[in-house]
Amino acid sequence: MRPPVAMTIAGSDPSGGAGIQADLKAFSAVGAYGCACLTSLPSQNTRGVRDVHGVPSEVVATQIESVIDDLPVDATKIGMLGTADVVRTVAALISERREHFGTVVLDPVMVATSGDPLLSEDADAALRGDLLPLADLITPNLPEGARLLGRPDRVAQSVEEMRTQAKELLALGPRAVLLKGGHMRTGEAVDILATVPGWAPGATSSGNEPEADPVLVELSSPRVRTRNTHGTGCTLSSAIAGFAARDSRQEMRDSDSAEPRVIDDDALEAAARDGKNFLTRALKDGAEWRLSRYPDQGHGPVNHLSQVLR
Ligand SMILES: Nc1ncnc2c1ncn2[C@@H]1O[C@H](COP(=O)(O)OP(=O)(O)O)[C@@H](O)[C@H]1O
Ligand SMILES: Cc1ncc(COP(=O)(O)O)c(N)n1
Repeated sequence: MRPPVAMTIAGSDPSGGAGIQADLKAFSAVGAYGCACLTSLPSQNTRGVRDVHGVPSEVVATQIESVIDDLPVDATKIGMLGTADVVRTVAALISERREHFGTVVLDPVMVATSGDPLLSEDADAALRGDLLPLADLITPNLPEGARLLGRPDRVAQSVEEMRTQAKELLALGPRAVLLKGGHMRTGEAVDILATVPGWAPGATSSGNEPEADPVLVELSSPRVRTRNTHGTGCTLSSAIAGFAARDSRQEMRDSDSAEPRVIDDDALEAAARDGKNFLTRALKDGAEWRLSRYPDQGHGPVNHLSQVLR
């Protein structure tokens, strides 16, 4: 008997709204046991980032090894990595020991809601070339999607452009893409989920067949009117990883298998939908919070723990 296990590899937010603090709250809220490997120590709060102190890549590696040498990880969420060195180190570890990471959800964190940079620009190539093809799901926001496509000035302005860019991002090699539309001014918050039909566990992870026609699904929710959007991306990707871990664990119980497995396409889509619903509730339930002494200056967090599933 064991709980579903979800691991985050991400940076810290000492004010508790984003980063590993948000990830652990979201894992707990959706019913997964959470563990966390730290990549970076930004000094930040709801108003911005004061300073960033990186963790050496060898220390990131030994943290991850400590976890996966011991715990059966059903799903991994990757967030802020900070430097090219850390990106390459994490990618190398996942390549060597893919089966120890379960379903991999990669949130390619580049810039904070406050506008502060969280990834050095020379890390883009490693993120795109080394890490993206290893992920089951990537969850870029619109500026991150444009930067990953090598066109930072071509941020999608409409749902139609989002659909095109989601397909282009899928062609970079991840198994699925959730392109998030939180930055658009539409009445609904629309995200595009792009998947390759017919994907099966054990299939090559070195890029998708160019001739396979992607399937696009719109995940839409009413836009919540609030300034409290700090950590939405972290919370969403962790909730998805948490739901993926639950699903993998459920399948194991059904089959009596001891080891985690990567979830199938239907379960991945269900985890994305459940994660989006979870985030929308967390946004609604924290919309009126005035947590900071200066609530009108920055962006407060969502209410990660408003729904605790049992
Ligand atoms: N005001 C809002 N109301 C409802 N959903 C939102 C709102 N802002 C963002 N979202 C949703 O939050 C998630 C994170 O989106 P986004 O803000 O684009 O990413 P990031 O936090 O990485 O910048 C997406 O599912 C997006 O649709
Ligand atoms: C350590 C860390 N990771 C990620 C974010 C991005 O937060 P957001 O979800 O608001 O874009 C952040 N501010 N800090």
